[in-house]
Amino acid sequence: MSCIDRKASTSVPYGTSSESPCLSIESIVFQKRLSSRWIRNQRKHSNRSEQEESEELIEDQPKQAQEQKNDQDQWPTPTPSINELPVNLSLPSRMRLKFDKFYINPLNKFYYTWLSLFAFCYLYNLIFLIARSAFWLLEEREYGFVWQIVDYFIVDMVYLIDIVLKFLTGYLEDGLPCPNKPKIAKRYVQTIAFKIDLLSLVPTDLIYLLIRPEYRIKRILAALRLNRLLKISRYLEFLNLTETETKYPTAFRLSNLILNILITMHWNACIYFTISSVKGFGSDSWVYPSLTLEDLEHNQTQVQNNNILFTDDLDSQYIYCFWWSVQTLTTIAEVPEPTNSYQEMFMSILLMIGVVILAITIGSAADMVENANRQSLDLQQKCDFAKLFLKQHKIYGELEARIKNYLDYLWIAKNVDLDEVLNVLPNNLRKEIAMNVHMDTLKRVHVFQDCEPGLLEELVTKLKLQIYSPGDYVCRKGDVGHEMYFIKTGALQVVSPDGSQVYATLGSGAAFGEISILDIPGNKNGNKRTANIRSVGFSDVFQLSKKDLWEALSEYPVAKKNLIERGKALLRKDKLLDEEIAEKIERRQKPLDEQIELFQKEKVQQLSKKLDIFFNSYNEFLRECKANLFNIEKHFDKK
Ligand SMILES: Nc1nc2c(ncn2[C@@H]2O[C@@H]3COP(=O)(O)O[C@H]3[C@H]2O)c(=O)[nH]1
Repeated sequence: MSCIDRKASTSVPYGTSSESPCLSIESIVFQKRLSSRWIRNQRKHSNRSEQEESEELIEDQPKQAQEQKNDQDQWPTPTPSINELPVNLSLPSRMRLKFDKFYINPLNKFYYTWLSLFAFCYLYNLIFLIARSAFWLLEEREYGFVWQIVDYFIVDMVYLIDIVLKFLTGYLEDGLPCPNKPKIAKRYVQTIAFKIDLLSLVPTDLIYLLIRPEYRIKRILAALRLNRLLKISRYLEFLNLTETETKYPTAFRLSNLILNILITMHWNACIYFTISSVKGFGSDSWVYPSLTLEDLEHNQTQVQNNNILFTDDLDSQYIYCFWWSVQTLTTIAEVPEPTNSYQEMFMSILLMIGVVILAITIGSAADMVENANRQSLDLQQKCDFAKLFLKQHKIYGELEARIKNYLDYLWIAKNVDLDEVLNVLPNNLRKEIAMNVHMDTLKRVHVFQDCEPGLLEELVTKLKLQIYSPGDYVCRKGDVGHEMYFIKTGALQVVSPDGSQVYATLGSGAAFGEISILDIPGNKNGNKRTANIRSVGFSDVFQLSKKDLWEALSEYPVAKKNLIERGKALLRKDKLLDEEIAEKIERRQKPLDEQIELFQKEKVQQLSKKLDIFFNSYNEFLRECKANLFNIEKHFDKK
């Protein structure tokens, strides 16, 4: 008989069954907010009539949506101000508070924004310094002075401010934020990064002034600034952080790989052009060619430079060099034969780099594809998965930031066994995720609306989402029940065994499947399903196992009673409840002192009944005696 069609359904587990040992302040505030909602909710629903109660089964979705909207209107969710937070904050909250006051928190948004600005400047240096050193036409353009303005007033300023900010950027000491400014400064000064930061800011441009004016070529100025590229570690830090921040890590990695390859090719093109200019354009078949006489006739923009007749414009120069660079580095086309041993050496190195680039590109691309498919192998994959999860379930704002912070921390620490993805998050965060994702649905479940608020928090981490396709049977009459269900979205029908008759339609927020798992006293069907439930279209249904439900209900007797009463009402309606047995079993299930009290009450009732009967018959007897006596007296009086 049992033919629950589970093949088409997908199981997505969320949350955890374990209790959170300590909740962060955010979660405490969240729970408080939740409790107050529930108190209001209880008041709101306490006036509901019996009839409304029985109408629960046939759900009216638009009405529900309206109710939900009203709820949202009624209860805006304010975020607690920092002053409201008590002393026993969670570590991340404390860190944020302490850092925010006087220091830059490496986990907050400002730090990342600053890193982005720095990375932008670094990329500018990486691309344009070498290009300006090689292609002098770039430096000697009409608005060539703009380069110097950007160099000195923007890029160098950013480099300088970055050093200042590093003196204010906090770090964790023994897992706690270090509040000691001199200590932070001392620590930074002692690092190699500090020396590199200083070296990268040495004004090597001043050497230009030492060159005799007649030998001063502007492109040397750009070449002298190449020490700005020493600060690569900061740029890499930005890339690492972006990788953990972004919602599309795979796309980011791919674009970063492409950018790196392009930059390598760009540098190669610049070096090729520099070598060609030193060797003399067109001096052999390998170097950058000079123009033919025919070309010269057509070209008006001739520039005399270093006694070499050179006639191409900047675009043609760069495009040819880049094309040459792509050819050599990708080794996919024929490249000009080197004509001397220096060129052979250069070409050998280039070809080797080309092979490495090719291997890295193919390897990385394969890795990325593999990573995207196997999300559970290492931290990187797990972080990706966690982010995907946040995005899919629209978890934004503070909770999202906290989870990302946590993942960032893991990323920095890099010493964690990354076997479990969301399991990597602490219980309270997982619980909050589950609440964030499932709470709305649970709050709409009518059977729980008058229950203790804590029950939902207990249940929320134990739900598993099942997706049913149109026509799928969630359960069939006669099957043994192992779990109950809450409808998240979609509609399900209570149908006759052959599916031809529809008895009721259950909509979003309805619960079902509780009868067979609650051991309802007097249930003639025992632990077997009492109805067939079929999905109308696609339905998202939360599944709660019998064990988890019983564990939760053990702490919440009111909810248990509600569920049992609801089940009994359905059983009574279907004539599947044996009232006598139900009463007997219920009595037996009561605690001993209650049973004794009940027994005593019953005995007293029985005795008082007997006493009543006795007194009644005694009174009757007395009345008869009196009547007889009266008659006898009357008789004797007459005589
Ligand atoms: N018996 C019965 N069950 C119903 C009805 N409407 C919804 N249900 C649900 O259908 C479920 C089928 O599995 P269970 O018997 O465990 O619990 C049942 C009820 O929760 C109804 O009218 N009668």
